[in-house]
Amino acid sequence: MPSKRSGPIAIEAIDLTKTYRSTVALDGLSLSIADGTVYGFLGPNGAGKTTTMRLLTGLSQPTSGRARICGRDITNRRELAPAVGYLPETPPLYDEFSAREQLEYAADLRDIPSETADKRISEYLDQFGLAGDEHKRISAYSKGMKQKTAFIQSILHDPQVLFLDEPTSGLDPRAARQIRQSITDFADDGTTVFLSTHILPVVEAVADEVGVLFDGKLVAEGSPDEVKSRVETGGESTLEDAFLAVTSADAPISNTAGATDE
Ligand SMILES: Nc1ncnc2c1ncn2[C@@H]1O[C@H](COP(=O)(O)OP(=O)(O)OP(=O)(O)O)[C@@H](O)[C@H]1O
Repeated sequence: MPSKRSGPIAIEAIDLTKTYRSTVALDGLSLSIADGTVYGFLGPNGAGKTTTMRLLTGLSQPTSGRARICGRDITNRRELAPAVGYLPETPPLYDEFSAREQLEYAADLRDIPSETADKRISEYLDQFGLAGDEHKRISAYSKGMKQKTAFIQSILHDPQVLFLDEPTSGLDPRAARQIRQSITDFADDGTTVFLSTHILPVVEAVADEVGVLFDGKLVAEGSPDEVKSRVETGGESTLEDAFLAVTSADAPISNTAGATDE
């Protein structure tokens, strides 16, 4: 059973808030996530997950509050960039490039020495079954091939913290399993993985900790078992039961967030 990790903090957020005109997209989020944790970040559509990931990767600035990734302030993008990898829901790929060109371009932007980049690109293309298609234009790729290319792009610089938004979207079962395995392998090597997905079995399979966001607020947090145990179903509850319970309109927010059984 995955357990809560301790040790150096990879992701620390204090009262992080983001407002768009009259919309409060994120409302006082505080997080403390230890190195090497796989953190499953859940929440209904519009809860503020993408907003959170854009803030924590320095792509957007908070309205108030602060956060650090491996001790680096999120408002200092130059310092932050080498430490983080981000796979957004709609990955930035150039249709006219091949996968290899795309990855070489990304490596260049990250200042990865070309010999190291060539070696890593070849290994990852091979590992994810793209080697035979590496010179085809991305415009001719399937959704899954694009997703795999974007995933490699997010890990190419060996980030300390990896933010993944629906990484298994569009993947066949074999490829999805490969990504899940990569996530646990990265965490075993000390990488922290912040994983946002609506696919709850993926979270149950890989997450050490789970946070549930609802209306911009963290309404539940703990190990998957801890979060599940807060729901009374009369039988064994699932993460889906817990998710539905804590994200219903009449859920008692203060009873769940940050509570522990310790
Ligand atoms: N650029 C923006 N301008 C205005 N409002 C925005 C902007 N980005 C997000 N929002 C609003 O902020 C709220 C949170 O959106 P966000 O995209 O973070 O949710 P999400 O949890 O990622 O949702 P989903 O699961 O559907 O991807 C929503 O109400 C959304 O409409």
